Amino acid sequence: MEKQVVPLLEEAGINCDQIRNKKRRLIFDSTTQPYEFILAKGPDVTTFLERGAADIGIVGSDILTEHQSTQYELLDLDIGKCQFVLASTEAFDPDEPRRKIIGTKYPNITKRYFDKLGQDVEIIKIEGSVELAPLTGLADAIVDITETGTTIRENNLKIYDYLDKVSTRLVVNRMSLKQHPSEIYNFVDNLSAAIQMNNDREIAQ
Ligand SMILES: Nc1ncnc2c1ncn2[C@@H]1O[C@H](COP(=O)(O)OP(=O)(O)OP(=O)(O)O)[C@@H](O)[C@H]1O
Ligand SMILES: O=P(O)(O)OC[C@H]1O[C@H](OP(=O)(O)OP(=O)(O)O)[C@H](O)[C@@H]1O
Repeated sequence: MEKQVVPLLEEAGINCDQIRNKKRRLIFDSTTQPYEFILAKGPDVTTFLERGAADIGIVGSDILTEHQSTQYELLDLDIGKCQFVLASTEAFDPDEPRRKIIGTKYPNITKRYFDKLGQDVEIIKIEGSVELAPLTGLADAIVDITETGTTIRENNLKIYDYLDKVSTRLVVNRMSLKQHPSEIYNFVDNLSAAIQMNNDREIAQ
């Protein structure tokens, strides 16, 4: 996500030289503008915002949905586009009437999905490489995000259902917006114009 967001920030007129040369550093000043940037893990972005340690967050909608975030969403960056799927091996039978075991990084989204289907499932939280779960017998199936489908294909898995679509969003701490409206809206407007230019370029190609 960082690789896709940095060019957009630059297009919006924000100097990202420090981020591009960051090495192991995690926090940066923008030398010419009144911004400070924090590089955090996705699930922590909502925590930084909720606790007021950051004013603005850029994060996947997968994470906002999973954490049932109440942050104020101001922009869809139209990048980081992927989709939740239910996937497993060829042998999986979604209609088999027994309690299934589902592996996922997203236990809440998974529970809500199976609740809607009226199915009680056991959910195992996995931190990454979720595709391993049905291949090793850890789970019957997985709920995970896919973009190109390559990981699913190369691990001989099959998609059984499509859930919500995902993209990168900009969210704002409501208190920060009240305190610094012009700074935040100025940042959002510049980024919004950069996203529009990015989209126009993609259409023209
Ligand atoms: N294959 C993908 N295609 C498109 N977007 C993705 C894909 N994988 C993840 N994302 C989006 O990018 C966000 C961050 O994922 P990213 O891969 O940058 O971090 P990570 O692998 O979860 O953690 P780490 O920072 O340890 O690499 C996800 O929350 C999701 O919104
Ligand atoms: O459809 P594809 O384009 O192949 O992308 C899908 C992969 O990308 C994500 O993993 P990520 O790279 O975030 O690594 P992770 O397994 O550590 O979560 C996701 O969990 C899939 O494994």
